[in-house]
Order: sequence, then C-alpha cells, then structure tokens
Amino acid sequence: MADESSHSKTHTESQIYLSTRGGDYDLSFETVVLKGLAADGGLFLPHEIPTAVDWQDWADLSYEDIALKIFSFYISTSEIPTADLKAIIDRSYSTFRAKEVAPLVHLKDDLYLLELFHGPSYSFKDCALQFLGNLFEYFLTRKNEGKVGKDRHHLTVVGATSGDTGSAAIYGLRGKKDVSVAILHPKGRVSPIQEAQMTACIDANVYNLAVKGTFDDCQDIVKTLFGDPETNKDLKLGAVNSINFSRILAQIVYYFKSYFALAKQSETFKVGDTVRFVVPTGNFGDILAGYFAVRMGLPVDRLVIATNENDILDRFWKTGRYEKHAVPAKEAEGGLEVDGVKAHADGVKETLSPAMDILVSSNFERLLWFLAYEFAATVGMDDEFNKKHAGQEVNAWLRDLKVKGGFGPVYKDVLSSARRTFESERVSDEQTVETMKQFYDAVGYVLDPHTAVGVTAAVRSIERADDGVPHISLSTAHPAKFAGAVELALKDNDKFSFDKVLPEEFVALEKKPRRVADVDNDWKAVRDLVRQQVEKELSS
Ligand SMILES: Cc1ncc(COP(=O)(O)O)c(C=O)c1O
Ligand SMILES: N[C@@H](CCOP(=O)(O)O)C(=O)O
Repeated sequence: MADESSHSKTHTESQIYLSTRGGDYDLSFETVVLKGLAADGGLFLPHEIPTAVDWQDWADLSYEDIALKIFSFYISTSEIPTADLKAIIDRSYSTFRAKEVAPLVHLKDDLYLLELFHGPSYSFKDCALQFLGNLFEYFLTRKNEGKVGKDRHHLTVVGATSGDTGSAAIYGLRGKKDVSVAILHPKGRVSPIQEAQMTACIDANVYNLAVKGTFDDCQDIVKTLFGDPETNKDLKLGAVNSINFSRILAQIVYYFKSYFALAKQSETFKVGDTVRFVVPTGNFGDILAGYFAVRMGLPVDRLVIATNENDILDRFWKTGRYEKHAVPAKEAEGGLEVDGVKAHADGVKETLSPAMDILVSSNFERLLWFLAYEFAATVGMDDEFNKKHAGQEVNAWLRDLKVKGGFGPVYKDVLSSARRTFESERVSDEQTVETMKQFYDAVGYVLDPHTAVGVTAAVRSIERADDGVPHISLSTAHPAKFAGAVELALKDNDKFSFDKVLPEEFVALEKKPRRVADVDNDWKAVRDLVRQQVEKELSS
C-alpha cells in the first residue's frame, strides 16, 4: 500500500504525485503524506488537478461531506477505503466548537468573513491539522500492525512555526502513538498566547524548541533536516507544515463550503455566480488551496493575496521579480513595539501580524510549478515533456533564490498567467490597526490583526472589482491570540473590553506548567536535541 510507485490502474492521475523539482515521480498519497518533502527538496503535487468535478451538486452537503467528495479525488480507495476516510474526516471535525466548522459571517455590503478559528487551537490551521493528525495515526496503525519494539515505524514530525502551525500540530498530535512532534518557533517572536498554547503541552511526545532566529531560519532548518538522508533514515521525519500536501488538500474544502453558504445567505448571489476570496498570506498554503478550488471549477473572479509589510509576494505580482528584500536596519528599528516584539534588522520585519512575518513563502514553489507547466504547454509538447520542463524551470528559479537571493523578472506570459487568477495587496501595520478600529466602531466585530490585513485588502479590492461581486475574506485566527495588537487598536473605545473576547481556556493556560528548550540557529544542534529527546521518549 505504501509503495513509492503505486501508479496502478485503480489510481487516477490526481491520485499519484510528483515533486516540483522533477526528482520524484508517481508516488502514492500515503508516501507523500508520510515523507512530507521530496528527496530532491521539492514539494509534492498531484499529476493533475481534477476538472470533471460535479461541485454544483454539493450545495446542501455538510462540511464533512464536501471534504469526503474532495479528498476522494486525491486519495484512491485502494489506499484509504471510503468508509475509513469518512471516519477520519468525521473524527477530525468533531473537535470544532462550531457545528458548521467554518461559519460565514456577513460584515457589511459585499464583504463576508469566513471564520476559520473554531478548532482546538483557535486558528485556521486546525482545519487541516486535526485531519493530518488522524491520517498519521491511520497510516501508522496500519504499518505497525503486529509489530513490536524497534520494528514499529516511529515517525518524528519536525515543524517550523511562526505561532499557529505549532499549536495546531501539537493539538493534533499530542499523545498519539508512534509519533513524536518537535516544533521550532522563533524565540520571542510569537505572541504570548501562542507560546503558552505550545509550551504548556508537556505530553511526552511533544518537544518545543525556541530557536534564536526568525521563522525563516526555523523553516530552513526543517528543510535541511529533511534533505539530510541520515537524519531522515534515523528519525523517519514527517512534516506538518504546508509543505505536506495533505495540508493544502484539507484547506480546499472551506472555499467550496463558504461559496455555498454565501449562496444561502445572500439574496442576490446564486450558485454559478463569481466571488472573490481574500486571503491573509504568509507561506502561501491557504491561498494555494484556493487555487486548487479554482482549477476544480469553483467560479472565482480573483484570489486576492494580502501580505503585511513582509511583502515578497506582493512585489512579485507587481514586478515579476521574487526577491528576498532585507528591510534596512534603520527602517526595521523604527517598527511598532507590541507584546515586547519589535522589528529586527535581519531581513524580516516584525509586524502586528507575526504569523505572516515570513520572507520566503514555501508554497509559492507549487504555484511556480503550475505556471512553468502552463508556459511549457503553450509550446505544444506532450504532457511528460511539460512536466519535466516545469521541474527544470522551478529548479533554476529556486537555485537563483538560494544563491542570489532572488530570481526574475519571469517571462511576461508567466506573470500574466499569475495575474489572471491572483491580485495582491500589501498592508502596513498602521492600516491594519485602522481597519481593526473601523470595523469595531462600525459593526462591533473584533478582528485579529491577520484577518484585518485581509479585510483591508478586501475593502480595496471591492473598490476596483465589478459592482456587486461578493468578497469572502478569510479570518485566520481568533483575536484573543493577539492581545497586544487588539488592545493597541481598540483601547480608546469605551465599549471595548478584552475580557469579552477572551476564551476561558486561554486564562487557564497562563497557570499551566511549561516545557521548552532553547536552541541555537543551527540545524545540527536541532538534530542532536531532537534525537536525544526521541531516544529518551522511546526508552522510558
Ligand atoms: C493567523 C494566520 N494568518 C495567516 C497566515 C498565512 O497563511 P499561509 O502561510 O497559509 O499563507 C498564517 C500562517 O500561516 C497565520 O497563522
Ligand atoms: N504562519 C505559520 C507559518 C508556517 O506555515 P505553514 O502553513 O507552512 O505551516 C505559523 O503560524 O506557524
């Protein structure tokens, strides 16, 4: 079942996977989920995105039923029989506080908010990580049937977080058999609640590592560990970041579900009409799921990327160049200080939306592959040739990114193709705070700062879009996770009190014991620490 090459007759093209850099080809879903990152450093993608999708018939289905429809396109029943997949899905979304999983709220006029923070860790990451935790459990139980001791497959999940993936991954994996989870966060650069959510999990299989560096440093360390064959073999690494394709897959669901919710709530919008989605963006995972939904046929006018002042993506859409862009030390030092967090002069700017303080967006590589593939296809060669060409092009772009700090401008046709589906907006801290104030004053809604980046972009998009095109702006985190930014924005409003939005379990968190280890920004130091912890855990 876990065969690396399971290109059998029971699999459709969308159920077998390749690497964006061309090294791996024809892999099964199970292999892709357990490996996380390809051996050549690339990200996994299905050979094709299904287009013959009867999505119009899903209007009355529940979140879980739409998930089952979508996942079945990407996972063969010979890998996970339908009844098992359904059970995994039902278990994954039973932990959400909202019955609809992701409710759609009408903010005003053409603007709707998709609340994605009703899962256990109060961020959108739960929508995928509850599912991934259960998938790991399913595959490992099957692999380890009848095995004992050292013969059991023990997965060591290593993840990088700017705050939300870490807590969601820990909540999805704590206490699970045959899995250890090591989460690297940039020391002092996540919000106090995010830090408490992670470090107050003191289960034996959870290790929190505070890295002296940025989120990008953490992400680089994770990718280096995956690229090291010895570590990979010893520890059997698994990924929870959106490099793991199952993360993208799970996030496709809420694009479809919210589209149907809009058709139910709006008097003018009906199934078949076009909508815009606005997505606060960092690693490009969430919006890439939207791209899959578009390719599967959902009528989307544009996907709007909303970045904070770490704006590598916005600059790509404006110029065709993808370049790391060090914030000059002077400018960085001038940033606002909230929750003890301030701007640093190491390239990434610390903003009021810290989970999006990312210099290089890992899933952009997946979009680049599609853009390169489509460009090759215009020459009219066969599919195999186009895929090979896309892999080579992605390799060349990423080599330049590593060696020269950037690449581009890309060909005009590549950029035009990116602009046909996406638009982008850059939102400053000042604008974020202004939006949080405005929406509290106007409609009494407390936006978290990441969501406010999206809503600011949505307001701008509404002005230029065709009249009446509804906008669904993704609300990616609960405001109480970012007390500093919320207080800063709303402190002058007499009606506001933070206690009104503070979930009880956050209060309880403050009093819980914590466990975290500091570690240098050095992949070997991280490797050694993780190895020691796994050995200790398995011998106790
Ligand atoms: C609250 C919040 N909003 C937005 C994002 C950006 O999402 P993505 O990295 O998928 O682009 C993140 C981090 O991923 C986040 O934690
Ligand atoms: N914003 C994220 C960063 C990691 O992104 P991922 O989607 O690739 O896991 C976080 O909060 O950790």
